[in-house]
Amino acid sequence: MNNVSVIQAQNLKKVYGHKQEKKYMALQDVSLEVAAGDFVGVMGASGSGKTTLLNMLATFDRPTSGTVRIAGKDVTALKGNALADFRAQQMGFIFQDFNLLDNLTIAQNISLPLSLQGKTSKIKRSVREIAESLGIKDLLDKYPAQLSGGQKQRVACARALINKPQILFGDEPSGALDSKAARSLLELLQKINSEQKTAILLVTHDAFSASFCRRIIFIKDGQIGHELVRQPGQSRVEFYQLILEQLGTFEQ
Ligand SMILES: Nc1ncnc2c1ncn2[C@@H]1O[C@H](COP(=O)(O)OP(=O)(O)OP(=O)(O)O)[C@@H](O)[C@H]1O
Repeated sequence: MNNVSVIQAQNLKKVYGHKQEKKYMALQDVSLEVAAGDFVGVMGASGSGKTTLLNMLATFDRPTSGTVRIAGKDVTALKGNALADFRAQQMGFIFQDFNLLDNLTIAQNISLPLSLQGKTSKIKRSVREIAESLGIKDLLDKYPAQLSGGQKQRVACARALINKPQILFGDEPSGALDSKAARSLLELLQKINSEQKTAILLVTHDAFSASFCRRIIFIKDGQIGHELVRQPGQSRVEFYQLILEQLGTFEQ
């Protein structure tokens, strides 16, 4: 990991509710930095603002005020094609429900970001490389309906990583998986993070998933509360225990 920030968010505020509607402040003055190559978890009770924060950082929604820089670029100032291009080149996304397209093959699903950008000459080689490194080479000619949940999420990871993004965002990516497939996905994310140096930001309410991260940010009522950092030499299980303790004190 180096010291360059892949995410710099400053004074983010998000107020929901249009003109006549009741206003709700889901984020109040949140600032955070994620260093290149870091692996960060965002935790908090239901309704605390985790998804709202992710949506601001991942450019799915705009903050009411404040700025978000991704790889040094102020994404709150980007719009239309410029935003779509920047997102396609610098960011990857994985979601709880995989978001694969059912009528495309696995190879076509994985290559979608390249096809949309017109990078057709790179497709075959890039798909083969990423499928090999994620252990899904034998699935390329199948369709999503023929895959298990764990396999689908690996395919979603391959699609998210095909452009070699600086940051991978995950919103409860193991939420729909059984415990074995969840562990396998989290081990894969850890491998991607350590070998490819892709920064990962994971929103989760689950301490097991969070224990694979290096650093956990806890949100409460739209504000950042405590942070936990896994110390060198600390085992994942020890870190898991600490997260559980923190959740206990935090939710009282
Ligand atoms: N589009 C919206 N309009 C109005 N209020 C919203 C909207 N989206 C979220 N909220 C409110 O903002 C608060 C934060 O929601 P958010 O989805 O970010 O929480 P969360 O921590 O991700 O919760 P969960 O773990 O249940 O998914 C909640 O009180 C929610 O009801």
